[in-house]
Amino acid sequence: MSFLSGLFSKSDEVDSKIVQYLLGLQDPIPNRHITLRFKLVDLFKVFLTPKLPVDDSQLELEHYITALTQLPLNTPEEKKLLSILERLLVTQLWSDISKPPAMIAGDIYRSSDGSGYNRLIQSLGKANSRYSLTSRIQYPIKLSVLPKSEDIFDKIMVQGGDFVEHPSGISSMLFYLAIIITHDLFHTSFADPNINLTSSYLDLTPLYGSNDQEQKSIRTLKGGLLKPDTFADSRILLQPPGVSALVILFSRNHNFIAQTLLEKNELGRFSVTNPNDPEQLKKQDEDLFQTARLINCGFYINVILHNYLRTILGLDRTNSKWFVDPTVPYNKRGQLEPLPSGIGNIVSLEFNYIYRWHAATSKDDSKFVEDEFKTIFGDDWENITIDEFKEKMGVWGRSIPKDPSKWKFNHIERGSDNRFKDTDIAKEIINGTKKVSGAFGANRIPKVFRPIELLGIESARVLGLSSLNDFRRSLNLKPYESFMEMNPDPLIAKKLEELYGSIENVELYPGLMTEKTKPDMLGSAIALPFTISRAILSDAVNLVRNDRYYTNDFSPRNLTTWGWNEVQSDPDDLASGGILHKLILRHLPNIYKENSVLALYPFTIPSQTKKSLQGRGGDLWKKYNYDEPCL
Ligand code: HEM
Ligand SMILES: [Ca+2]
Repeated sequence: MSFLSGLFSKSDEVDSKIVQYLLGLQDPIPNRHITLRFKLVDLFKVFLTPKLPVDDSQLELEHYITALTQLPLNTPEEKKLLSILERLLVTQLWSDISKPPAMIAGDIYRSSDGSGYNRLIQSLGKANSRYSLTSRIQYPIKLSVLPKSEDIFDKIMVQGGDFVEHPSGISSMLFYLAIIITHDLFHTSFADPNINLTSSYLDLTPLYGSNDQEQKSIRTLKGGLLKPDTFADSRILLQPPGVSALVILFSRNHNFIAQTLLEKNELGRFSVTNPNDPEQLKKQDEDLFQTARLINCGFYINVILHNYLRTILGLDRTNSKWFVDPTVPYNKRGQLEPLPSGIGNIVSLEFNYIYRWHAATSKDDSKFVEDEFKTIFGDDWENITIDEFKEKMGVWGRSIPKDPSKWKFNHIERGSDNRFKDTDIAKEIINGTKKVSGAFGANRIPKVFRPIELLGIESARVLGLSSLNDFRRSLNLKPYESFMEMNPDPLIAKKLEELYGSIENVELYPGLMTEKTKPDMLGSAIALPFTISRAILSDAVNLVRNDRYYTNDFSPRNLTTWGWNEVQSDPDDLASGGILHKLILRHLPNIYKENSVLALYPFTIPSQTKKSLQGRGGDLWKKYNYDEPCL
């Protein structure tokens, strides 16, 4: 009943002529009904600037209904007015309740493959279905004049000269999380590049798998637990070791959650009456596993909102407690349409390219990848063809153990309990926090990525992706009119012009990687290329808001009260609301000091964190320990 709020306030002087105009009536109410006229005037004002929430103790609904019964009905205009007021009342009452219902009792668990995340279209965004497309083609690329992919990479994409450090001291750890996010959202099928083998949701599929079989391979099927230090997506093993270490923190966190859920057993939710009944134990395992997954995903999404996005925007340099919260319910409010939530998602091919951030790879990690590629692809890895690349990736995939609890990375051994040593995992996380990432922009991608980038450029052509400018149009961004506008570095602009001839012919992916980058400033501390920077914010808001498990179904009822409280962010704590330190300190005990910046702000290198905290004024920065933990 939002529009009723303030309906009878006496204080506002409103021009009744506006109302008459709106109604299309000359004189809606004769002068003798002056009181009622002012009520109507208030009504329309409230439609434009309603006050929420409605204070129903003021009995406004009842007064409104009374007003309707008292309305004179002598003229056709008065009758029309009644029908409008009645319509407003019914419309508001009808739209107070969401349709279709946003929540269904008992339907609270995530499926293994992302099906059922949208209840009406069960398959929306599930694993093993088609990508969507974001960008409408308005100015088709002239294919016949496109440069060779090798020329594009070698002239404007490959790192030239020295490694350039990221201007705002973003650590490699931020990109380890980004790699988990991108593996959560994208897994293009080698057989058909239109198909995405993972779910289009931030549901921790790198840990939990993308189908029943993968999920089963990581579960003990007892007490909701995962096999020790195990995750499902073998592609993570190809990444720098800090990525596996970070996924393992989430794996450990799952088991901690499942054990605590059983200990607390809120409302007897996980009880069994007969511990010898296999059916009851199976149900208990399933309930514990699924509830633990919901809570673990709650940690993950809050790491994304409170560590990742805050660092990307540079908010940790300020004392502001503000963060972007895409989960807020926005109901219809006057002229403001409701903003739906929990409606499901399908990631697009364009966003797959938006997220290829190979330029950010640190110097050490490039070296790691180089050694790895030599092992997988042979000494001539730099000149490998696309077909050889796919074939050797296939061979590598078949060479790793079927049981993911036997996987190893960076030659780190498992102990007799099959867990990795805390110090081995901590070492990778600490290294990731110390290593500064690479700066974005033209000529910044390490050469080791050459085969992957060529594959990317050529796949995009086969898939018929739009130009950079058409993608910008689709995001309501002004298309570039010249190469100098796209990248004001005259050398890069010249090379782009030599390659593409016309600005409208610049392909999406090479364009995204070579356009100008945003300055390091509040709002863009990650200093991404312009179009990517804008696109990922829209993407983040969509991914979180469209997932019903992070919006309509994110509640203490589904996560348990303990689980719900556990994932909350506290903006007044030492991490300024960050969450990731909870995982680091809990699952790597006795290694970090409680006030270590390496735990509290792992997404910037320690020297940058110190600068940011000093910049916030006062003695705040003195509360922290800046030393590298001893192992
Ligand atoms: C640092 C080490 C990295 C390595 C070794 C690596 C390796 C690879 C490989 C081999 C592919 C090709 C897979 C294919 O086409 O099927 C790929 C694609 C991709 N990479 Fe990376 N990458 C790294 C870093 C990153 C980073 C930091 C990001 C972004 C945060 C990223 C995002 C992507 C995306 C979105 C794809 C496309 C995935 C798909 O379509 O399945 N990568 N990467
Ligand atoms: Ca997913």
